[in-house]
Amino acid sequence: MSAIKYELIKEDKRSGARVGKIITPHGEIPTPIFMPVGTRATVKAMLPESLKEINAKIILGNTYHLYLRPGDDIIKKAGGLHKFMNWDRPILTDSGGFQVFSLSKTNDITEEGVTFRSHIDGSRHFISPEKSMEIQNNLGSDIMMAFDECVPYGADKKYTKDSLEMTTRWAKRCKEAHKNTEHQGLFGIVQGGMFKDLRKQSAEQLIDLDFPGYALGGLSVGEPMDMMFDLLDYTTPLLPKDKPRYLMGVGSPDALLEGVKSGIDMFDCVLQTRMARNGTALTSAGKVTLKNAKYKEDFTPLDDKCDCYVCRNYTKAYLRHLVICKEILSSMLVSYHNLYFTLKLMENMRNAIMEDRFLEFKHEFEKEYGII
Ligand SMILES: O=c1[nH]cnc2c(CCNCC3CCCCC3)c3[nH]c(NCc4cccs4)nc3cc12
Ligand SMILES: [Zn+2]
Repeated sequence: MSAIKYELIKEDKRSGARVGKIITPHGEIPTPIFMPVGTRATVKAMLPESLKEINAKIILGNTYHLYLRPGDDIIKKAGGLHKFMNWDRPILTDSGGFQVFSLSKTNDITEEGVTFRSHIDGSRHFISPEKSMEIQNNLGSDIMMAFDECVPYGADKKYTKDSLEMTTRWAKRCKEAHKNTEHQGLFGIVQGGMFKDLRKQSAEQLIDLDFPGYALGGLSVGEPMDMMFDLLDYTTPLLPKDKPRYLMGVGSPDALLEGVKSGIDMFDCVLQTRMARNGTALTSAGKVTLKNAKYKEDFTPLDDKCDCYVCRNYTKAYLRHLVICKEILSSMLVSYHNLYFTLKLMENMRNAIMEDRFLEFKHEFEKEYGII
């Protein structure tokens, strides 16, 4: 019995959009869903209670960071990541691979695994598919990601093909090393770079390994947006309809709308919280850069169409003041709103799909947001 089950509830007749739910040991997740990113066992500047207030259903944990600090062994002794961080809803952990490539200085990739130096103290470490499974098993996440190589944008076809074939071999090793299958589900990650035939090959090889869910990797890595959307439109329908699809590292409101239209169920992105700490808010009328002097005496809410705690109690002038003074509260309030805004967008998309008006909703949102 797999720990993760997906139920397809409704398919849009005019696009790939769909509503479903993912059933996990720590609760159910309505899809399409956005997953706030919790890097070091915290969604930055957010209390778990605030995350529940804004209806966050699942958050991400970061295997690379938690392995280095405090150590997955300590988190295991604490009773797992849920207990350690006081979060009793579902958690998805990444494999650690992506961070090794994007954060650590030197990394040497071999069939066996990746040798790298910690970005914290320069100490040498080695992560393999088996080691990634051991760490994620210690963290106790509901959904684990296979150890993959995210092919850099611009890699040539031969490198991309060799890499996807190694990612498939690594996925097989992950599946074989994965214990605790009753309580933790393991998702495979489709690679193949910017090449449709390689995307097909990667998808087919991973489907043969029969995972309870599939991620699309190697996207949102610097390629033009329309190239990502084209690859999305091509690759997503290749994946099984009865399993969740997770588009990694995406994204901004416009990308979320396109991803849902292609049939993606799960998203994660650091933008919402990273922009917040930099004083930029997402609103229905587009981005608001609070440092702008025009908000100095603007006593209106961040977003007059948002009913969140922040928009009901604070003005742009006040939030700008906090951002200018680098007050801690600015990160808390703008993160709260940005996550609420994004989770509310997903809920509005789910309702629109249920009422057969998804494309109309998408068009309206894009017009108001200033995308079209
Ligand atoms: O092929 C991939 N394999 C594995 N992970 C990928 C990720 C990381 C997704 N967020 C993980 C989170 C885990 C918990 C902590 C935070 C990250 C990607 N992120 C992006 N784009 C956004 C990007 C972000 C930074 C550079 S590109 N493309 C990605 C492609 C892959
Ligand atoms: Zn708000």
